[in-house]
Amino acid sequence: MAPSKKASLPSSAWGAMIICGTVAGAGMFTLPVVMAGAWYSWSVVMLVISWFCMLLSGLLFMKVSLNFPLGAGYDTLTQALTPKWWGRLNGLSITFVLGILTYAYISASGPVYQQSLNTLGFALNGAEAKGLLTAVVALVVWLGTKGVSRFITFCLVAKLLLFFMLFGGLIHHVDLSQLLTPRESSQHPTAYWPFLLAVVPFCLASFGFHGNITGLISYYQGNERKVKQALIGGTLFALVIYLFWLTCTMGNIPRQDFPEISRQGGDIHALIQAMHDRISQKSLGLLLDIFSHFAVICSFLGVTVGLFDFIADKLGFENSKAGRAKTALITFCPPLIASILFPQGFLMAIGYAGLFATFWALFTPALLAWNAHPRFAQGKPRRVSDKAAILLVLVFGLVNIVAWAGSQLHLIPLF
Ligand SMILES: N[C@@H](Cc1ccccc1)C(=O)O
Repeated sequence: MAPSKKASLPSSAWGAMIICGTVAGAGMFTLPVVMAGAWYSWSVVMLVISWFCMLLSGLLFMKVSLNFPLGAGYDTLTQALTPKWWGRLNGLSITFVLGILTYAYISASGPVYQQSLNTLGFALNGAEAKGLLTAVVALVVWLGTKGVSRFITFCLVAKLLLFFMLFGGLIHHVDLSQLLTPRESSQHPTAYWPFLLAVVPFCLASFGFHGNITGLISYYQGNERKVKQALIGGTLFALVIYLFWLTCTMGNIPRQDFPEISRQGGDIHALIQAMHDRISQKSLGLLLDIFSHFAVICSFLGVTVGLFDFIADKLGFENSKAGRAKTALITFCPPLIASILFPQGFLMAIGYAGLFATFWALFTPALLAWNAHPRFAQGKPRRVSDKAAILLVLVFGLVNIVAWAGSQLHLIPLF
């Protein structure tokens, strides 16, 4: 970026970082656990398909929103281009997904923080650790946008640096033959593909970022090329991180150990504990712990800022100190209480987030793109590629709903 040019926009690498920060969060920790049945090769295929469809829907949303004034978000677009009831459902699904993700972040990271604090000599129980963590995040969000974005950038840089340090260490331990053909114990099934469908909602949640597109467009002042580059770059970077992550975890933990991790709640703590048992190097274990802290806090902040703004906007709370405190209470208290009462719901919550995100992250962008054409294309015919993109996004959304319902009704096998 040339500082001398007054009107020059930030590099698309910054935008890519912001997107990658929201994309690669707690969802990532569910992937190895839910993918153990389908195992490595099938899961890689599914990840690439999910990445492509979620990116496509993001690009559809971006294209539509470029026809509106800067800062126009989901609410404005759905009001302008879809029936009223659709806009309401869309708002509900956004609130639900962001709320349940907040619950998932608190539930998943609470035990990790508790253990770290206990090691440092602070004797806190699970509920106290969760309360403390939530209070700190709530304080940062309450302080306002500037504080949050600085803190997110710091966490993001720390997260990426730690990930690559960790990856460099873990990759030496990866057992390649286990990745491609795991040694099966007699009680575990040897077929992989039947388990594939069950992973779709988790892949979808892991590639969710759609609440950040509006912010990105304002950041680049409506420059389509830059926003596009940032979306492609950020999601692609997250895909690479996920592939590394899957290689490190599945290459270190045997397939038959995963059902036990899942039984312990399938959360970050259980997964990291299983890795600890396999890695003798102490420094690597410490790195893994620190990395998990930063990975979650980054998405935790990104998602709760979205929920906070959404609640303030809907309930009309002022942007004063007292108004923000009220919004913060409504944003953080229900997920915190739910997480203390039902601590084991991490995996289930990410699954629900995947299901409900189908609505606003896939169906709404497809519908907006379809309805925007007659309004903004000035009589030009629809391009075949646009039609194909809309169709693909819709089909992926439907597959996700079938997959989720199938696994809830036990119609598709679970590992
Ligand atoms: N992708 C995020 C979750 C998310 C879903 C939908 C929207 C925003 C965020 C994660 O992995 O934690």
